Amino acid sequence: MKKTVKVVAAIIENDQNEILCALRSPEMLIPNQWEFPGGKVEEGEDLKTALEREIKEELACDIEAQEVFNDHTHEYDTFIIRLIAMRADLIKGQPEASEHSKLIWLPRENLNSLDWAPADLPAVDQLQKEKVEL
Ligand SMILES: Nc1nc2c([nH]c(=O)n2[C@H]2C[C@H](O)[C@@H](COP(=O)(O)OP(=O)(O)OP(=O)(O)O)O2)c(=O)[nH]1
Repeated sequence: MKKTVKVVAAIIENDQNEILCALRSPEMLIPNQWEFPGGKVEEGEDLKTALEREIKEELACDIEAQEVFNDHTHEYDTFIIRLIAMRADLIKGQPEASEHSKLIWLPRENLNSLDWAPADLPAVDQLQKEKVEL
């Protein structure tokens, strides 16, 4: 039976209504594909704590996790992922890539120009359909 992993990922928006996108490095699982930064929820950990911890570890900045934006389960060849995308506000510092190959801020209408990890596509679609509040 395939293992299911529970992963939280951050939808972080800047003042120009751009969304933070992260490119997985060649060394990571699901290499060279774009994702929303985050990682696995540990046993007994709540979603908000997990996301704030992962972003601090990976991007060396502080966020405050907000509500769940999209919750989607996707079956890869070797495992099943439950990807929970949460909105998050940057509260201290600026994201800096350490494990990722690249970080970029993209307007939501351009999000589909990237090669996303398949599990992320529903969240990407939902973001593209969303109206920007100016
Ligand atoms: N973080 C994140 N992972 C994603 C996304 N989409 C997607 O399929 N994944 C997959 C890739 C990985 O197999 C898994 C999360 O792994 P990870 O490497 O980011 O998590 P982690 O830091 O907790 O991993 P680890 O070093 O403890 O193994 O979920 C996404 O948008 N964000």
